[in-house]
Amino acid sequence: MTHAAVVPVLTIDGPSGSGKGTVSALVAERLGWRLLDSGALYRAVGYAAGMAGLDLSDADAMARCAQGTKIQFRSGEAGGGTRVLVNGHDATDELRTETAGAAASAIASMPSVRQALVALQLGFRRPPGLVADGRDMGTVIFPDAAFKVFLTASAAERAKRRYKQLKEKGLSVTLAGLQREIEARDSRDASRAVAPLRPADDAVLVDTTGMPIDEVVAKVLAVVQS
Ligand SMILES: Nc1ncnc2c1ncn2[C@@H]1O[C@H](COP(=O)(O)OP(=O)(O)OP(=O)(O)O)[C@@H](O)[C@H]1O
Ligand SMILES: Nc1ccn([C@H]2C[C@H](O)[C@@H](COP(=O)(O)O)O2)c(=O)n1
Repeated sequence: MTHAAVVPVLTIDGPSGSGKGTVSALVAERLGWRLLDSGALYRAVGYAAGMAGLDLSDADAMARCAQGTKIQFRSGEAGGGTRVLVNGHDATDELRTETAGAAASAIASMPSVRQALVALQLGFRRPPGLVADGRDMGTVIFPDAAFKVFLTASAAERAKRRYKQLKEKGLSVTLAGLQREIEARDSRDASRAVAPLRPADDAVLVDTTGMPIDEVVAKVLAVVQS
């Protein structure tokens, strides 16, 4: 058994807006474990490709971009939160837009892009433990994880959450438009041939519709502590 294999992993997968990022960060903090935001990797590659003027539908170019993009997570910054540096540039805010999410979803359907990011993701598995947030954490990247959770919520609820989040940032969005984008991304992520969005057979399903964040966090911690 390798050293990495004995480091415990909690995978938290689910569709966009189900609360994976929020819950993963809180649970990682409570456990004192490391955090992998795998969606940020796909977003970063899409962003780097856009900055380089590459064609996002060119799978070879996207794979080369995934291999060549330097992605760094920097935590402990003033104001809290983790900053994401893409090729040395702080792209945190640009990465969180719906456009970046859609670009990430599109290139994430390319097997060569996914393959290029595997080693990077496995490298996050270091003591004392890892909370891994994404779409395929429990099914493909860490199939041997000791703890697996799949978060869901209705598309209407997820659109409301995103609407509130973006309105608070002063962005001009509509609830109906956001729900359409969320449903389109769900459908693309769940229907792709490689590593589709789906719960691992051994994942605990948590429907967070109408459930406050602290309750979701308590349920996820209970999975680890049980
Ligand atoms: N249980 C909840 N109740 C209410 N709001 C929530 C809940 N969980 C998350 N939120 C809010 O919903 C928004 C989206 O959450 P978050 O970014 O964690 O989702 P996500 O699954 O990581 O989405 P994505 O895959 O698009 O990154 C945030 O504003 C967050 O505060
Ligand atoms: N493990 C992952 C993580 C993310 N993706 C793709 C699909 C998502 O729509 C997109 C953005 O992810 P988010 O930041 O919203 O979690 O990236 C994936 O295919 N596999």
